[in-house]
This record gives sequence, structure tokens and C-alpha cells, in this order.
Amino acid sequence: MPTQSPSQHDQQDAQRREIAHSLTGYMQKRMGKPTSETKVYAERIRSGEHDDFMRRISIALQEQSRLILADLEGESVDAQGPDIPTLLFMHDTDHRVSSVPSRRGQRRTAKDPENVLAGLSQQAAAAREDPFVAISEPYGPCVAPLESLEVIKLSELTTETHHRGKILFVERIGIVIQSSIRTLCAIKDDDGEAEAVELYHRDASLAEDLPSETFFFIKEPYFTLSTRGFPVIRVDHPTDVVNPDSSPKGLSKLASKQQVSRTASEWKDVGNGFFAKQEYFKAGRAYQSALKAGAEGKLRLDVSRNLARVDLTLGRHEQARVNAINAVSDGSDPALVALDVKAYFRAASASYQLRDFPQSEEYSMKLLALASHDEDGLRLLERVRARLREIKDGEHDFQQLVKRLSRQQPRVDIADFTKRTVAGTSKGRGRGLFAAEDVSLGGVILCEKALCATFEWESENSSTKTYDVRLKKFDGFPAALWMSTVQKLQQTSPQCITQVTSLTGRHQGLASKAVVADGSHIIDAFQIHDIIAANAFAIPTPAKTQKTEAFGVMKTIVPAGTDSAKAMNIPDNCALFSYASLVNHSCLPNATRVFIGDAIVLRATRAIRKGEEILHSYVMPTVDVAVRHTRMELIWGFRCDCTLCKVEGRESDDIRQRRAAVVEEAGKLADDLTTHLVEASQRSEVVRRGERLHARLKATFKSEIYDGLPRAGMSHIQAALAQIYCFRKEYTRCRTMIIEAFDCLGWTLILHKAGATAAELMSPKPGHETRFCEEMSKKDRKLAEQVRELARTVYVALNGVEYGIGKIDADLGASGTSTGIPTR
Ligand SMILES: C[S@@+](CC[C@H](N)C(=O)[O-])C[C@H]1O[C@@H](n2cnc3c(N)ncnc32)[C@H](O)[C@@H]1O
Repeated sequence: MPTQSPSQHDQQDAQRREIAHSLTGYMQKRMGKPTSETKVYAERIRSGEHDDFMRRISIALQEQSRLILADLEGESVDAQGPDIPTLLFMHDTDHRVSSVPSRRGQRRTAKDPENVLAGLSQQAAAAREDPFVAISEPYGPCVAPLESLEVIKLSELTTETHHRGKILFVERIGIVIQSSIRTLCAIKDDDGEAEAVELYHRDASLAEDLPSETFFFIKEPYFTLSTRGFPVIRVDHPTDVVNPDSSPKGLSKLASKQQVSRTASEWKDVGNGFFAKQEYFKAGRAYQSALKAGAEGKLRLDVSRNLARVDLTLGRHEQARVNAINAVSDGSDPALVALDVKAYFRAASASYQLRDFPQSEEYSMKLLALASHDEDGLRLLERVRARLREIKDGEHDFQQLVKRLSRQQPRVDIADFTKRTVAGTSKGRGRGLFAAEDVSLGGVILCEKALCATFEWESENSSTKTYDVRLKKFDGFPAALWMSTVQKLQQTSPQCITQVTSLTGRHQGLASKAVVADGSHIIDAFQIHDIIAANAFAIPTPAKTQKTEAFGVMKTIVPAGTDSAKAMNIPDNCALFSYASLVNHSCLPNATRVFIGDAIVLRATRAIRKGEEILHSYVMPTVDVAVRHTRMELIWGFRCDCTLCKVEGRESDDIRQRRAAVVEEAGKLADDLTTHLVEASQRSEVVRRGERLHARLKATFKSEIYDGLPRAGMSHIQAALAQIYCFRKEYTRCRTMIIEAFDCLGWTLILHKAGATAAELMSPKPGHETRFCEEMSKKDRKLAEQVRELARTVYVALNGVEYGIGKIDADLGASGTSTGIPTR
């Protein structure tokens, strides 16, 4: 073993002290005070623990000090690599994972409740400071029913073990602490042994759902170390926790332990009492107990109806529908009609929430057959029929939907329109969507409301930093979307679960099998994680991206799960669509997507023929081909081989780098030109600079190989120059620039017949002679109208709705500039 000389030793000691000091200093600057975690690390570094880690920290600190200094100077710099808390977390997680085999099977240390509760507050403090989540090696949820499992005591647990075939029967004690997508609490068993539990995808309502001093089951417990290194029972799949009272059957002899003996009628009164106090979980459990206690006849109907109301309040729509229908009488007693009306209303409302509109219509009609003037029923039927029309014709009132959106109300009440597409197999791409009929330019291909959508202003952990131990990948992940999807799937219809679980994802889990145990659909949280990683859309905050300031129209897409430092800082509004997720990628797409609240609208960017595959761009073609391919491989595990990728791929790095530099320069100038349009249009030297940049950029694309293909990065400067020419009343140059811009977007403008529709004025096919310019100069009024219509169509195709086009018209009008269109 190599030995160190005393001076080397002193030197290293001094270095350690210095690094520990800088680490504490850094945290002081970053958070106002060093966190308890940092203090622990500083101490570890000082004592010489983790010498390899110290080197990483040292490099990171140099990087961080550069950032801090830049920040103080008011400069903006991009962080290179993870920050210090991230490094600390990654290091500890890796360390924990690598030590699993040596810990596996060790007996657990006995603990009493005081020990556990004290440890819990320590954990809570650490978790609050840096709420990272470690995605562990996937393991399956328990699919076995309670009765088939064998009871195990806390004292029998061994570390790093999934206790398959076993079950814990424990009571919750003390407080519930929520941190990001998990809750922490303590449990105790019959022997007075206690342990901490880390429950994922449960929120603070856990405290009400599992009240303290109430027994519940943990199926096949997994005893491990928490994210922070404390011993815990980790429950990743919420269906592994079963509350015996809210379960439909009398599950086990054990469960009767906590049962207070009451008659069904008494349980119903208890339930009503809780409902009045808005303690819905307790009310639900009391009603369940009433059913289990043998409620019969009218009492049974009353309890089921009340339970349906609780389910609706708690968002348990599938259960609400079942309970409401169970509450409908056989019709023999006229005195029960009014109550049946209520039951049907609850069943129709639950079906509406489940987006089963035909079923909702059926129940509403049954309600109205009993009470034809019932106002609630009539209102609901009207809404349901509007949805059914949307399903049939896709005639959503997008303008109205956009107008109604707000931060408080970012979701829309619409039905999906999918009948223009059909799912099928796409060669080399898995499943895909295909046009079931011709769709014209700008036409709606499909419209779908998200199964789940989370908006950054609604949840602190809309994007949480996660460390995936499988990939050794640290990333921003839409954790709130993950949690709400896992929760939603437990409350929705089996068809909806199958639709989601059949989506592509790395971890297959239960695949699309519908598994039910103890009255619940079993959901594999790891499978849902990977489905979200491959399918969710991250939607940027609208006001920041839309010039028109239409609140809900969201255009730019950043794929969920991108690992760039920049993307990690994007406040994530995220959504999961079970049907639109089937659309595959192409850098030469025929569809573009926009978001209206939590709905996605796909429109045709050219005429699409029946049978053609619908394709949109996951990564924008404006991104360099090498970066595009890296992202595609990293996030979705494929590489696009479209013509554009092939052409760009054949170009040298040198030409692409040169182009990227000009694109950046031209982009900055274009921003400047459009922000100060009036001044810029009067400064010839600025305009000439723009023209020179445009020419330089154009020269980087060899026309023979790019013929008919889009030229990424050109349109920005072209649009800016076209606007400038318009302001300067140089209409011929303006038109030429617009036509060129279309060409660079892969669209050719043609004018092949009088009275052509907007769609006919554009063709995706290369090689059409462009006579647009000459024709336009004839000041032909009809043609001008056609072009105006074309402008509107293109605007709608790219923006999703007309909203905002008036503002552009007004801006042009207000500037005193004629658009060159002759007026009456
Ligand atoms: C959002 S899903 C699209 C639906 C998917 N094809 C399916 O079968 O469920 C994304 C996955 O589709 C596949 N995919 C999408 N576009 C592709 C393309 N251009 N080439 C190859 N595979 C593609 C990849 O497997 C990717 O992970």
C-alpha cells in the first residue's frame, strides 16, 4: 500500500479543509445558510471520507464559483453539469445502490416508536432542503389478494428484501410529512415495534385516508434505505397499501380487529356526520362499513347513493358510477323516484368525468324519464350532447375555449375528436396514427383532452429532480404528472387504463394486462414513470411563448425528460395524451401541434391523403441534426432517417457549425428588427446587415441537395426582412421574401388556377414554378382575397386557432402601412 509523506498528508488535509470551507460558503451564498446536509458533507470531507468524491466536488465548486461570480456581475451563464446538492445526492445514491448486495438479508434493528418518530423529523428536514427523488430499480406491485398473503411482523423484516407473499398489518402513528411525490410516516405493529414508511404517489390526504391509530395493510413490504439513507419500508406502488375499511369485501380476520361493532343504520349516520364535516375519507369508510354490516332494502340504496357522492367528491369516478347505479331502485316503489333521480344524476356525472359520454347521455335520459323538468338533469344532458357533437364533427369552438382559459382554469371541457385517424402499424416505428380520410391544409387532424395535465403554478413539484439509478441519469422529471397519472389510473375505467398501459415505455411492468386485486386496479408506478418519460408533452408557460398573448395557446414543445441543464430549469406544464401519443416523429412532418389548455390539437401543415401516416416533430428540425439524433436516442431510443436527416447528415461538421453561427447571429438581429420595427425600417445599414446575413445563411445550403426541403433557421430572418420591406412599402421585395420563406419551410406557393382555395395555393411538392410574385403585382382584388385567406389558413395551421390574427392585422393597420391589398 503506498504511504504518504507527512508533508503530503498535511497538504491533503489543508486541501480538504479548504474544500469543506468552500462548500459551506457556497451553500451560504446559494441558500442563505448551509443546509444540514451540507454540514454533514463538509464534515465528511474534512475527515477524509470520500476522497474520490472530494475531487468531483472540487471541480464542481470551481464551476459553481464561476457561476456565482458571473451572477454577481449580472451576467447570465449556463451551468455546466450538476450543481453541488445534486452531486452530493448522486454520490450518496450510487453509494447506497452499490452497497445493496452487502446489506441484503441483514436483520433489521429493533426500534420503538420514539426512535422512529425522532428519525422521521430528521428525514423531513433533509427532504425539505433538497427534494430529490431517486428512481430505484423497478420491482412489481403486489398482484395477490390479501387473503393469500401471510402476515409478517416488523421484527421479521430483513434489509433490501421484497417480502414476497407476505403482508404487514400495522397502525399509523404520529405525523405525516409530505415531500415532493412521497409522504413519510411512522407505523407500529402489535408487538410495539415501529418503523418509518416512505409512500410514493400519495399526498397529504394520506393523513385522512389512513388516520393515526388505524390499522392498514402493506402488501409484500420492501425494506430498504430511504432516499436520504434512513431505514424505511418503501412503497412505490400505492395499490400495495390497503385500507381494510375502504375495501369492498370483508378482507381478513385481522381487519375485524379495529372494527367497532355498529349496525348498518348507525354506520350510515356516522358517515353522514363525517360528510357534514367534510371529512370525506372517513365518511366513505363509514358507508363501506354500513354495506359490510348488511344494509338492506332502502337503507342499502341510501348508503350506496351517499357513497357515490363521497366518491365524486374525492374524484373516484369509476367507484362513483358503480355505487350510484347500485343505488337505483327496481322502480316498484313510487316513493323512491326522487331518490332514483339523484342516483342517476350521480351516475351520469361520474360517466361524464370518465369521459364516457354515451353512457352519461343514457343515464341523463333515464333521469329525465323520471323527472322531465329536472334542471340539473337538463343542463347535464345539454353538456353531454355538445360533447357528442364534438366527437362526431370535431367542431369545437376553439376561439371560445381560448378566451375562457385562465391560470385558475387552465383545463377545457371538451370531447376528443379522433375519427379522422386510425391506429395502425408503422414500418420500423411501432404503432402510429394514419389518416382515415383526406385532410386539407390547416384542417384539424385530431383533438384530445389530456388524461392528466399539471401546470407549474399549481404544484411545487411539477418538475422534480430525479436520479434514475438504472441509467445513472440525473434529470428534471414531471413528477406531479407522474403522481397524478398514477392516482388517476386507480380511479378510472379499465379501458382508459389499458389505453395508457399499452403506450411505449422502457419498463414493461404489467404491460396492458388489467389486473384487479382487493377491488383495485393494480398500477405499476415504474411502468407509468417510463410511459411518461417517452410520451408526455412538456408545455411551456403560454404567455412567455405566444406573441398573441392568447393564454391557452401553447406552441413550443420541449420533450419531457430532456436532460439539458436548460430544460431542467423550464417550469414544466406537462400533459399525457393516450391517443395523440401514438403519433410518430418526422423532421419532415405533415402535422403541427398546439395546446389549448390541457387539450392538444393537431392540424395538417399540408394536404394529407387518406392512408398517409400522421407525423409531427418531437425535436424541432431547426435543431442541428447531431443534437436532434442525440436527443431522439436518449429520450425515445430511435434515430430518424427522413430525407432531411440524410441530407443534413451528409454535410460536414464544419458547414453545419458555420451555419449554426450565422443562424444565431441572424436570429438575434431578427429579434431586434421585429422589436424595433419602425426604427429599423428607417436604418438602411441595419437592413443591409440583415440582407447580408440572409445571403450568407442561404449560401450554406447547396440548392441542388436542398431542393424542395426545408432549410432550418432561415425563416426567422426572412420574416423580419419581409416585415421591414412591408413597412418600407417595398412590396415586390416583401412578396419575394415571403415566398422564399415559405420555400425554406418546405412549402411552395403556386398559383395554378383562378379561384383556387387557400389549400390549393400551397403545395408541398417541389419544383412548381412560382409565378406568385408577378401575379400579385397585378393588383387583382380577387387574388388579394385569396392570399388573405391563405394567410389566415397558414396562421391557423401553425397557431391552432384564429385567436390573435386580429392583433396582427391591427398592428399592421395601426402602423399606417398598407398591406398592399387593394381595398374597395
Ligand atoms: C410517443 S411514442 C409513438 C408511438 C409508438 N410508435 C408506439 O408504438 O406506441 C414514441 C416511440 O415511437 C417510436 N418512434 C417514433 N418516431 C419514430 C421514428 N421516426 N422512427 C423510429 N421510431 C419512432 C420510438 O420507439 C419512440 O420511442
